[in-house]
Amino acid sequence: MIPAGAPIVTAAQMRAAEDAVFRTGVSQAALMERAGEAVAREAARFAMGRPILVLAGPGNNGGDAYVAARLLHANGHDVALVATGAPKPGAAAEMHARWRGPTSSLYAARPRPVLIDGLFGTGMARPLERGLAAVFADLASHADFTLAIDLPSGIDTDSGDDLGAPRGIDATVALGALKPAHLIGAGLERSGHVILADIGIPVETRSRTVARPSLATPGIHSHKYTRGLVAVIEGAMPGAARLSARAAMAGGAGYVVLAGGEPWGAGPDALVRREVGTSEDLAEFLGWDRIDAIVLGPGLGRDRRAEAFLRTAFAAPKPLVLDGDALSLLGTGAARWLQSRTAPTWLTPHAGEFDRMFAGQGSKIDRTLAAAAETGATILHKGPDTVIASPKGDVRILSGASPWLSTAGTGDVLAGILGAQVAQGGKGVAPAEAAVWLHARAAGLAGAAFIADRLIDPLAEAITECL
Ligand SMILES: NC(=O)C1=CN([C@@H]2O[C@H](COP(=O)(O)OP(=O)(O)OC[C@H]3O[C@@H](n4cnc5c(N)ncnc54)[C@H](O)[C@@H]3O)[C@@H](O)[C@H]2O)[C@@H](O)CC1
Ligand SMILES: Nc1ncnc2c1ncn2[C@@H]1O[C@H](COP(=O)(O)OP(=O)(O)O)[C@@H](O)[C@H]1O
Ligand SMILES: [K+]
Repeated sequence: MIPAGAPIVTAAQMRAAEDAVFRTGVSQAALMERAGEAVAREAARFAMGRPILVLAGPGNNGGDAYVAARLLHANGHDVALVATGAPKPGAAAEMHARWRGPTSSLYAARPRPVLIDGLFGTGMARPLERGLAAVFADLASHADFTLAIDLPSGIDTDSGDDLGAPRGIDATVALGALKPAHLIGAGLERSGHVILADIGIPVETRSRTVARPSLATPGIHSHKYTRGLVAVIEGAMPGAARLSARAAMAGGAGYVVLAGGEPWGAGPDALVRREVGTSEDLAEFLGWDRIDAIVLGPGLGRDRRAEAFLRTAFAAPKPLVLDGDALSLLGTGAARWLQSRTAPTWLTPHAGEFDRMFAGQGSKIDRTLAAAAETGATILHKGPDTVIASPKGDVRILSGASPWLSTAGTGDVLAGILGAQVAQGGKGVAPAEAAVWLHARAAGLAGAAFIADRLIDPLAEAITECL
């Protein structure tokens, strides 16, 4: 479980936020005391009287560990402490001096049922040294419960990359704010259950975890054309577009048209069908002024007709959601294609599609932000750690949705829900955030081993939770 709607900061942003607090006259030792207190509180809750081993590194993360050890000991817990070396001068050394119990060296450490990891936090600058990683992994594998301070030691704060962190960390106390390490890459799995501890550090950031959206009940004068009209374009694999269309209907649109080859094909009777054979037909249909959003790409195919459809949709001055084959057709030329757009565009690539479209260095967040800036589109970079980024630099992350979503067609459902949210007039990250939340919630409600079609019915309950 990851806190919803919570700010996410990089290591540098966290340092800046701490510095701002120091300028108000709060000392580093006072902040460390608050951090250690939060850790001790959580550790006591999980330890339930079992013996505790605290690992303290050389920096401030170690400083927090000394505070936690002192407070746990004072509250009657059986605490042993292991340090990797002398703490750096300042608050960490001060907290070490205030720890009255014995300090053992890492290589003499014996496993205990509860392990607290205070080796490294946001100051992790390079991979864990191999011997240290091995001892840490051994201690973690023998503990019944492992709690990391701030973030698991051996995870890069800003990218979530694995720098030697062990598996099996059960919980992490995130100090002050979430860091990318809790949400993306290897860090998502390695952090375990994330507990956000408020230690009184105000943070400024445009990045947050996805929150439950606030949706509106239709107004008394609403009618089908005022609640968003979505046009979903069918292609070579009609099932995919049908999934998107059904998801758009259940995702809150007032009217959904499936435009394609089969005017009387299968699907709910409430789904309106329109025969569209050529790109000229499509251009004529998309000229309909009632259309509020277009969804193109699920099952589109990649032939010349698909490309002609893509060009036609691009030319329509309507909000556009592009998924699947449309993204493959854009390929590395996405930014060039998108220059011609006059209305907003949302792209929903999975990792494979994203990597084919965009080069770029850095974390999943950095790359998604860069792609949004380059294309002018809002990007939903899907996966177990879905990162949404807008050209303005807003970021929303939803991590830890049901892994049962890893089945064909669930992305088509997401594209349809997004189409419905866009058609209702949302801009930038807002409709994307709502769509990703509803999709993940529907997956949670669908339970285990569902097929993509089964995500559609629970959308009504998910929406009800947002009213
Ligand atoms: N700055 C503050 O006032 C506060 C910081 N807090 C804690 O401080 C942490 C950050 O502290 P620091 O900036 O001291 O950083 P860390 O404690 O994460 O580690 C920094 C030290 O480890 C060394 N180091 C980095 N990677 C290494 C590696 N792989 N192998 C060996 N040595 C390595 C660095 O050179 C540095 O000496 C946070 O994560 C949090 O736990 C909290 O106490 C709250 C207040
Ligand atoms: N392991 C996972 N945990 C959580 N969500 C996942 C996982 N794997 C996939 N998803 C989600 O499922 C959807 C899959 O989309 P996509 O790969 O486009 O599938 P398709 O093209 O078959 O519809 C995305 O929303 C993605 O975020
Ligand atoms: K740590």
